[in-house]
Amino acid sequence: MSQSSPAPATAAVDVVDIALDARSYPILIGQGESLWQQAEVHFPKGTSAVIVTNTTVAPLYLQALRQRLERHYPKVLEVALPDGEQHKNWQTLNLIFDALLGNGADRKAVLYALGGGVIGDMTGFAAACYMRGVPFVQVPTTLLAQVDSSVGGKTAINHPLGKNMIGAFYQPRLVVCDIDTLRTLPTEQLSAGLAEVIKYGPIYDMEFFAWLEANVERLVAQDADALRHAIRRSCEIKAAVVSADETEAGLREILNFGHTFGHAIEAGMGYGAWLHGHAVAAGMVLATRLSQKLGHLPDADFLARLVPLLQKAGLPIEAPRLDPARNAERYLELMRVDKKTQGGAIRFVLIAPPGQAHTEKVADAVAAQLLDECIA
Ligand SMILES: NC(=O)c1ccc[n+]([C@@H]2O[C@H](COP(=O)([O-])OP(=O)(O)OC[C@H]3O[C@@H](n4cnc5c(N)ncnc54)[C@H](O)[C@@H]3O)[C@@H](O)[C@H]2O)c1
Ligand SMILES: O=C(O)C(=O)C[C@@H](O)[C@H](O)[C@H](O)COP(=O)(O)O
Ligand SMILES: [Zn+2]
Repeated sequence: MSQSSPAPATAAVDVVDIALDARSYPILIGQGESLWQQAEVHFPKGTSAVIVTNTTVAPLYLQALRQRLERHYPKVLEVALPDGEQHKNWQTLNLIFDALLGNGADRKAVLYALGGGVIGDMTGFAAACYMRGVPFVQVPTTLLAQVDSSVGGKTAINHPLGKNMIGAFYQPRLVVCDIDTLRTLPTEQLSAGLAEVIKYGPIYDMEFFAWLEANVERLVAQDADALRHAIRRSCEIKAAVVSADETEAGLREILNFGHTFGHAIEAGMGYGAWLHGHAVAAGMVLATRLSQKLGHLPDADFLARLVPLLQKAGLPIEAPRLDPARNAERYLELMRVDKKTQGGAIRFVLIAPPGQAHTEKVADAVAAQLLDECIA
């Protein structure tokens, strides 16, 4: 969706389908005219399109999207939210509702989420709630959003006491991953996206993990072919998992690998202090060590592969102290509100063997000991 130099109209578009009966939808991955011409076929009909974006993404890509949507909808509205994880909350969500109601958006309005995971999660939640549900489309512009957050229908805002605590499962009608948008992405944000890409290896596909080991330098250098392969394979894996277990009754929990620790880091450090992908990277190292501690990974081979891959991707491998005096207790406090917790018992996604994951209750004392051993 470059506003300056579009790719040729003939470039191929990859299509990954999410299969959820009447709520099935395509994920389109590509660039330039060919991508957008194919996307337009799937635009939901409506009386207006409402582009929800933020103040960083708007100057980059809003105009181009607006021009496309004007060909399809009688009215195109826009709302640019403040940028950052610290704004993923009720007040900012209300700005979307203010814009919808203030501009007379009706039940046939279609919301377009243009931005990273924060915009996608909030727009999706707003779409789920507005007039009890209006259609929405994901136009993810970060790597993290293209490989993970735009797919699968988890929508939410944060609460000071816990990450993504208020939300809904609500599927988009279409996901359009325009890889041209990644050209303007800051390096640390590209790394954050790579954390979620790397996650798919140990939970589902170690062949893909080996491909990542061989190609991480190309990914960091923003090689378009490598990025496209990583995005496509990530979406295929996420689509397979979500299609089998939309509302996380079981299998979908594997997508939470590294997140029990990671979400505690994000909330404990203050939202926005640690990028989500960075917190997940440090969390995956802890979850792998926990898998070892519990005897699921008898040798240290996998950790010896994971750590250098994360480092080459520009990701942190060490978790921060959340409290100078009672660090493990603070982690446990924050992790206890995790959505996988059952009857007060914290449940972690563990690896056994690499390429397969499961969720398991872990005694507080064991988790605390691990945190004491691993965090300086
Ligand atoms: N719903 C899900 O399944 C799911 C999955 C993973 C993560 N998430 C959520 O996603 C969020 C993280 O998403 P994120 O990493 O995309 O962060 P983000 O949305 O904060 O975007 C990162 C930064 O990049 C900027 N940006 C976006 N696109 C850009 C572009 N093309 N060029 C330049 N700058 C650009 C944004 O303005 C922001 O400053 C977290 O809130 C996390 O909880 C949700
Ligand atoms: O789609 C999922 O399911 C995931 O768990 C993907 C995660 O990467 C994502 O961060 C998700 O928002 C975490 O879910 P939560 O239910 O723990 O908030
Ligand atoms: Zn995540």
